[in-house]
Amino acid sequence: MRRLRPEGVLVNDDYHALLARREAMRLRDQLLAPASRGAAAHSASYASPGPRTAASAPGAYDGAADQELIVRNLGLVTPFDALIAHLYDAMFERHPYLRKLFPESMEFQRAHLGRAFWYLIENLDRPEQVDAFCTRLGRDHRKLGVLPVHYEVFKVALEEALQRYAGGRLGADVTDAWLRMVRFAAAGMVRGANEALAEPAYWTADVTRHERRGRDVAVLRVRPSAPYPYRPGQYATLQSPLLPLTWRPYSMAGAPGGDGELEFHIRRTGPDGVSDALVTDTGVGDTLRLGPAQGTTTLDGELTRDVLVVAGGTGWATAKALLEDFAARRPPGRSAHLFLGARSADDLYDAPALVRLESRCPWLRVVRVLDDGPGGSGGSGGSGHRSVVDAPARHGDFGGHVAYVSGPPAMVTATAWHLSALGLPPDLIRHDPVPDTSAPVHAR
Ligand SMILES: NC(=O)C1=CN([C@@H]2O[C@H](COP(=O)(O)OP(=O)(O)OC[C@H]3O[C@@H](n4cnc5c(N)ncnc54)[C@H](O)[C@@H]3O)[C@@H](O)[C@H]2O)C=CC1
Repeated sequence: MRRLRPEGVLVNDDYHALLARREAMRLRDQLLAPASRGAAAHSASYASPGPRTAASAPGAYDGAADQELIVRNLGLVTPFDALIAHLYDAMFERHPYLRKLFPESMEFQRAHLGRAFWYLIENLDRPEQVDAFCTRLGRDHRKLGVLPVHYEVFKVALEEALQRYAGGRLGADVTDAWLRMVRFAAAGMVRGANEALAEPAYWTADVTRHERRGRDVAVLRVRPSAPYPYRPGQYATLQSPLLPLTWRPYSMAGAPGGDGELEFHIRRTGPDGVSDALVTDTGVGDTLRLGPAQGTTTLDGELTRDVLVVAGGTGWATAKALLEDFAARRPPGRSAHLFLGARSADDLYDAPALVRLESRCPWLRVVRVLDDGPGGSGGSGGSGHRSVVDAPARHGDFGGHVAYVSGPPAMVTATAWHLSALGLPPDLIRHDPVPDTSAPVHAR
């Protein structure tokens, strides 16, 4: 690696971070001591690792009531950009050392938090679902060095931001609903973190292969320092030492193999991001960090149907994992269809692997859809309608299939729409959450 920056100094050498850690342990001990539960009842739900407290149990939380209050007053706090800017300002004013736990640019973090707020608000009437989401998030946040005390800090900062931003216009009942929502989410996150204590907060992984495939794409293989459990179709966040504190998600391209190595497909979408560092400035022997596997877009429980996979660009990574898994566990008689979209034939960057899969899987039908092919969406005179998103409609009847979609967010959304129009029910159209902004999920 060439542009290496020191990274240990960011947290380990920070005296205040050390103090915060000790403070967190003190707070945690205090919260876990039975005598203090009453006194700290309102924070207890952040830290309690064992059985759920009444405050944190999904069944005990009237999320629908809070949802109604929050939604009715959303106009006062949306768009969230200003609220979130105030929130981080308030947090860093009170606790300057926390700034060092975040990357230099807060842009991605702010967008991420905005999406999290939207998710919570939209799903608050289904506390079980929110709780499951938050426990997964809490497990993942261990890699960032997030401690239980930080959730309390976050809640205080949110309260201050709501006050600064919406001030007198926001009733106390609405502010309380926001705080209850965040407290409920934090309780799930702390539980998720505690339940994951037996696994590493993150894995280190040595790059064993780095192949440039065309101008912007690289295929990487990495060997994690400890066994890395995942299910095909899941993704992991990666961190390059060139950009400490910045993590970006990529799918594991392939089912877990005997050698324990993982494959990632990375497209560089612009300068200076994680993808740029991984494509341009990373080589064999470099060490990356890997967050725990995430995502629920897997084949589990879906082996009773034929499978339809629609993938675009490096979304092929997810498709490859799902199809390898299907090949390994396919019940007799079941088949799969893959529609793979690319800008041009040169952008089919993993063509030999696809040909190998095709030749050993007679039950797999593959349709390649090129933007610059005949009638393609990018071809001369292309009107945008002959692309991978509506290719299934042109190739048969996929009723009764379970569909998996991966690729650029706009492609995923459009494909899901076309599949619905073909009559596939929503629960049989599977994909990772698509951000409601123009920022890609697997961003720079
Ligand atoms: N690297 C990874 O492991 C994974 C990446 N992804 C996502 O896949 C995307 C891949 O991007 P690229 O390889 O650059 O894809 P790309 O820009 O090369 O496009 C690939 C295909 O998607 C179609 N497409 C692109 N934009 C579209 C739109 N607005 N509407 C309809 N169809 C559209 C194109 O026609 C093409 O067939 C990224 O956004 C990434 O977030 C998804 C899963 C895994």
